[in-house]
Amino acid sequence: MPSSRNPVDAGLYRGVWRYAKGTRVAMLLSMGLLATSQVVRLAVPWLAAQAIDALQKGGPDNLRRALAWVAGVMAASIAAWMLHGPGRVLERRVGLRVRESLSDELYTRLTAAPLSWHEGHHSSDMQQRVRQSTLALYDFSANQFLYLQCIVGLVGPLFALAALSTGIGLAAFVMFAALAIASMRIDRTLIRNSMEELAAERRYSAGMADFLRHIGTVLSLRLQAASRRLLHQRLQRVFVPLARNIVVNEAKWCMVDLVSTLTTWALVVAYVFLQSRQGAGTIAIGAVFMVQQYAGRTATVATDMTAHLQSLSRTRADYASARPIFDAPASEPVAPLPAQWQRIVVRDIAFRHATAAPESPPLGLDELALRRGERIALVGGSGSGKSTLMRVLAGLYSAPGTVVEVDGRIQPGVHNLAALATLIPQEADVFEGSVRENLDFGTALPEATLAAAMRGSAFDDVLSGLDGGLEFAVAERGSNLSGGQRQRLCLARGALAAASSSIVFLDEPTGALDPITEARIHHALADTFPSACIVASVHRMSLLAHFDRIGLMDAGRLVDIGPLAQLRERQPAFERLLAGMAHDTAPPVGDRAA
Ligand SMILES: Nc1ncnc2c1ncn2[C@@H]1O[C@H](COP(=O)(O)OP(=O)(O)OP(=O)(O)O)[C@@H](O)[C@H]1O
Repeated sequence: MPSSRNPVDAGLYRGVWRYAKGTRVAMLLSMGLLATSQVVRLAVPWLAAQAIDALQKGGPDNLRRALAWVAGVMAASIAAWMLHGPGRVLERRVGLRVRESLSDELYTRLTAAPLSWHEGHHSSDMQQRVRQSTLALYDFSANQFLYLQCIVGLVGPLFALAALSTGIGLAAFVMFAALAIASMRIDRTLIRNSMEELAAERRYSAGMADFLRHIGTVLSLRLQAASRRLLHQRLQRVFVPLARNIVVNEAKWCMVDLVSTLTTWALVVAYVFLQSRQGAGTIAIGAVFMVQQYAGRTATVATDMTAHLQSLSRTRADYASARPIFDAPASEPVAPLPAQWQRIVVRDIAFRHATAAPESPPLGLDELALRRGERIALVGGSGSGKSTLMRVLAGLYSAPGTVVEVDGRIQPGVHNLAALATLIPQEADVFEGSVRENLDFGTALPEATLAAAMRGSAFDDVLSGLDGGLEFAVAERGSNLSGGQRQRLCLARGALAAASSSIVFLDEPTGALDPITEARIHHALADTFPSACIVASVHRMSLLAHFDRIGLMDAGRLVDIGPLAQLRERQPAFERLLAGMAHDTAPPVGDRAA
């Protein structure tokens, strides 16, 4: 799904527009209300100046007039709030919508990216990027009033000053423009440091998330002090750019404050000086008040603007942290294969992990034939390539040179068996939530379907001992279940996911179970998928009796494949492997032994 242009490059406003889809009218309406509110607010110094002038003139008539102008000040303030309040409510709603749709798009892209991409991108780093970018666009979208306030608040007083005196208006424009340009230049340094800080921060948080996620390992290996040391070093790297920014920032604000105060009073003095030079006689206090108010407001807005520009740069950097997610490649679309197949031959697999050491051998497969209803076990030493082969076949890793032949016909453009296959992984990843949620993800599957899947994975035994049954609350990472119970829950979920598959890859999903339960599960799975082809990575010799053929893997290649007895005769390496596994004495179940 990669787009030719990364959405973060299109800028914040385009981003807001894109993700505000469905609330764009509300967005425009809120901007209109907020801008009008600011324009109304601009009239306040002028109305106040009229009141002061009337008071300065004295007399009961002027007092009444002054009171009327004060009422006008109140009316303008109330009207401004009546526009501002609803504008802000709408604006924040739009912000929520923007955050929701950006989060959704980023999650969709993350889950569409291939497994090999995820292996090169730390999950916690990606989480942080999603958080930073979605919060940034939310903040930007929900706080548009700040920018509108700045624009109206800067342009309006400048016009008002120019109406009083063209020279004063021009001078104010030049001085405040110079101030804004100077602070923007300083912002560039600040933003460079911020980017560095953000990257260091993500690394620190990823480390913290890793240690907490694997707290059992930290505690049992007594890694508390060592992990703290590592986190401390990472946090120190956050402080280096941060410390630089603190100094630059303070210097900037000192400059902005002094120059703004100086400019405001220079304009007031210049106005009074010009008026007296032009022989204006008594200078109205109201007019001086107005110059001070408008000049002061311009100074405040110019100062605010530098603050907003600074936070805007940070917002841009945060939003841009989603760049790698938008750049992530999408997995290949699943190419269809005939559902009623009887024999599939896969050949010419050549695959190398993106992060593999150059000297490590690539995974290769000359030919593997699968038959409907057949049980194949893959055996081989640790790291011989069993998981990798199954992942390539299931389409989780891309090997574009692979040829797939179904019932004698080569399938053009098809390089894996994803359309027919489900891989039940090695990792027993359970999610925080009820057992039911872990199985059906809120899709309300019929009880009978759940029961069949639990029977097929021997999880039914576990469930009967859990308080609340299907509603039992599974803790984070399944810490309130044993390793074997977690595996059975994952197997039940896998069985549900594979319900419509005619090829099931089992990547050693029973490794944490005792030999008798493991054998029982393999038997039950065979019953659950009677007409599917099951390919399983197996480490326990007793289990081989359940399989029709055994594939021997070594150094990333399928060395040989055949019935157990034949393989024992042909392959001394297989004999040695069996001898190594000989201490495993579970009795075989079933009668599929070759
Ligand atoms: N994500 C990865 N990136 C780089 N190399 C990998 C990756 N996954 C596996 N490898 C390497 O590929 C080779 C095959 O690994 P694989 O996990 O397929 O072996 P296996 O036979 O399933 O091992 P085990 O029985 O221990 O699970 C090994 O050398 C391994 O180090």
